[in-house]
Amino acid sequence: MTLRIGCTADDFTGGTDVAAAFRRAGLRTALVFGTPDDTTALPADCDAAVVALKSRSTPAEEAVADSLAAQRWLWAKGAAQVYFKYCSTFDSTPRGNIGPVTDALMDAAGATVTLHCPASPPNGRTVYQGHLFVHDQLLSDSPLRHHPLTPMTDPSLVRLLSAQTRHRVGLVDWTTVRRGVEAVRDAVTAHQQDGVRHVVADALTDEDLAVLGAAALELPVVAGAAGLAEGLGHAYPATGPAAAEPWPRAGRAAVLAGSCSARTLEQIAQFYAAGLPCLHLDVLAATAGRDVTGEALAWYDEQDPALPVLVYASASPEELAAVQAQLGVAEAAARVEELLGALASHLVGRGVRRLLVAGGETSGAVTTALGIRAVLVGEEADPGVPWTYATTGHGELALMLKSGNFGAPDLFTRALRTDTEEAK
Ligand SMILES: Nc1ncnc2c1ncn2[C@@H]1O[C@H](COP(=O)(O)OP(=O)(O)O)[C@@H](O)[C@H]1O
Ligand SMILES: O=C(O)[C@@H](O)C(=O)COP(=O)(O)O
Repeated sequence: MTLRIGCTADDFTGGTDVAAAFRRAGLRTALVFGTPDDTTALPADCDAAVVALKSRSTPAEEAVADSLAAQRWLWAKGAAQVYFKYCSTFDSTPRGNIGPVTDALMDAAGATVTLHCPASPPNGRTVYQGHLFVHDQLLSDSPLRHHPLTPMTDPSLVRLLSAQTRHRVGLVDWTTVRRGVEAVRDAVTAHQQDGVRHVVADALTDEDLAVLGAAALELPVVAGAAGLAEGLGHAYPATGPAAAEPWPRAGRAAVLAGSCSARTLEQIAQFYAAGLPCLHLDVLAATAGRDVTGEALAWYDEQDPALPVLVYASASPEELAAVQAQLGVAEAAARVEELLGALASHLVGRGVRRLLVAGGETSGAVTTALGIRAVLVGEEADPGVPWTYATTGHGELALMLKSGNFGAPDLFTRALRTDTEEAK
């Protein structure tokens, strides 16, 4: 079987988010971590493959080179169309990678027009008159204006994109989207004839995204967040239901958390309140030379194997600021990622078969430490948070990579329930 659609995602948890969207659309989907090469194989026959890169905050030239390599690999596997997944809050640096990467993918594909829409209605991201909203706030009024790497202070997608490309940017507004697939196609063609290369489309609901997906089916490159990917996925003729990998309910379970996002902190609090074993990693002690990894493993060995455990470095904004003041932001992050990566390898070596990882950067560190290059995407526990299935040196592993702000507060306990608990 050859691929029907390929996708390059600009970070790892964004990759799981968009892979889950393709799967929801009925496509059997694989997720590949890092820039693939000739030796990178798909884990199974698939309709869709997502290459998850780390290209959101890297220099634009690097992001372009990695994305083009991913596109070449996807084409070689048979994908006729390539979707560029970026964040539903359009996270990009002032010098921006979204414009340059989209332009490069289009140039390589010989495309003269593309459609953009970062709307993700299940997560409260909508686009109206080209303005991006996060729930009831404009992007620029939302907490994203304080993002440490990519502060978003302008809600206008047309302006944001215009600053990142030398080509013209246009809008297909919501009234047109409501008129249906033909109306959108005609509007895109009219823009193309006027010399517009990037067409931003409004979308408030999943139905709007289905219209956009159907209208974009023939475009070689399409760009946006998980919502438009699902719309596009639904536009492909069905091949039958995606394989229903069973929700993993057996095997030792652990959560490793390095995300300091508000939602992750709530999920940790809920796990703790459920009376399950939790261990906080002392980053400063590790830096001072204490064997924090050895202590954590000794603690793990004493726990009831029937219960999931949680090991976290995650900290409140005040605690985080104190650690960062002492170590510096980059050094603190590197130490935490090193600790959690090493712990992941030891825990899988000690028999963990269900591993939930909280945080985008943290997920990158853990998959790298485990040497996992590709996974098959399974059922979602929450929107954008699927189980995935990997083969490691220690056998099969069910792996869940969670973006910091994704998942309900009870995600950790719910996702790691066993068969016995489920039966109660
Ligand atoms: N206690 C801590 N002190 C300093 N940095 C930390 C601490 N805990 C986590 N971090 C760092 O914070 C960053 C969180 O980012 P990430 O894993 O991408 O989560 P999110 O998806 O919430 O953004 C990581 O680089 C992690 O190493
Ligand atoms: O589109 C989205 O919102 C997510 O898939 C995403 O990319 C979130 O970014 P992180 O919170 O940095 O993982």
